Amino acid sequence: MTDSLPPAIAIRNLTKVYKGGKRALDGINLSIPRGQIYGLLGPNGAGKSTTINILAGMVNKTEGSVSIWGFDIDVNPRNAKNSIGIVPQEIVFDPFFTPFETLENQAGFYGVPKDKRRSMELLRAVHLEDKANAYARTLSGGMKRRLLVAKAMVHSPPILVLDEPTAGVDVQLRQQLWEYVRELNALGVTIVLTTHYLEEAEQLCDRIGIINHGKVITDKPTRELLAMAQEKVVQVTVDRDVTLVPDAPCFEKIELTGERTLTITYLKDRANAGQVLSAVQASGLAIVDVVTRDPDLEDVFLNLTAAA
Ligand SMILES: Nc1ncnc2c1ncn2[C@@H]1O[C@H](COP(=O)(O)OP(=O)(O)OP(=O)(O)O)[C@@H](O)[C@H]1O
Repeated sequence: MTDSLPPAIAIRNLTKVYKGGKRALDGINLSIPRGQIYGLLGPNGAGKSTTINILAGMVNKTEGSVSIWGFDIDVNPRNAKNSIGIVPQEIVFDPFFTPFETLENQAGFYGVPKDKRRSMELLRAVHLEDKANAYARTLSGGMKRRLLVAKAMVHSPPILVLDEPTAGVDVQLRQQLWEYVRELNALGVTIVLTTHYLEEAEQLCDRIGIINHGKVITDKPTRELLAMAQEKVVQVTVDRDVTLVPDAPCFEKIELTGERTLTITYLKDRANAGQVLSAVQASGLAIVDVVTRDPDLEDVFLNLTAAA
């Protein structure tokens, strides 16, 4: 259906060299599909904020091209800007405006006519309607962050970008924020987010790009990325204290993690849980309990970023 349309965001050969010579982005290529929740991940200093700040028009690129909703940021900067809402990492507000005024001012800045503004609706969506007329400086950190999300949506952009939106926000508010992000996505808004919470990215994102040292090291649907994880772990409780840790060719690693508990790692393309358990039994131990753990995004992330 959307195949003939350009991607929500197309980044080609994007390079950023800061003054002083730091090469923060080194020729990245990314195509972020319309309608998805896309996670941009990477260790500290990888270049995530630089990428987002270029999308936001806050940092100038050195080389390469960027299109937002089909608009090249050099050729059509105004349309590109109108197609995207950005929630920055830093919380910056004029503390003397109320949340309602903050949204009205932002709508004015984007030229949204008075009868098309939806400041109260947005405040309701981020659970801040009772703070509509409080001073922004009296809001808690989590409330300010939610106000930033509402502020990014005043011009109803088809793409919402959130840079570390849940840093410093407690679990309950994080869940509320993600709920709102999911609602927006269900209404057709393409979401791009960076986060350090890999578990959240795993649950929330349809697709994940990982950057490291200014280069894209992977860009895949989340389920494909998870399938890349080779290591599986099985924890076996046996019927007596282990004096000699068994060994077998199908074990990648075996550790004694309790007097009667063995934690065994195996590679899923070389062995299966049945072989691992048989090898334990063959060593003369009887198994009384088994717990398996599936690899998660954290395993994949650590493997990929450690290699670079
Ligand atoms: N204004 C700047 N001037 C010089 N170097 C910069 C500037 N901003 C960022 N850098 C450097 O560019 C690199 C990429 O930084 P960036 O903030 O994009 O990383 P990040 O992936 O967002 O990291 P984090 O997860 O810590 O926010 C880092 O080495 C950083 O020190």
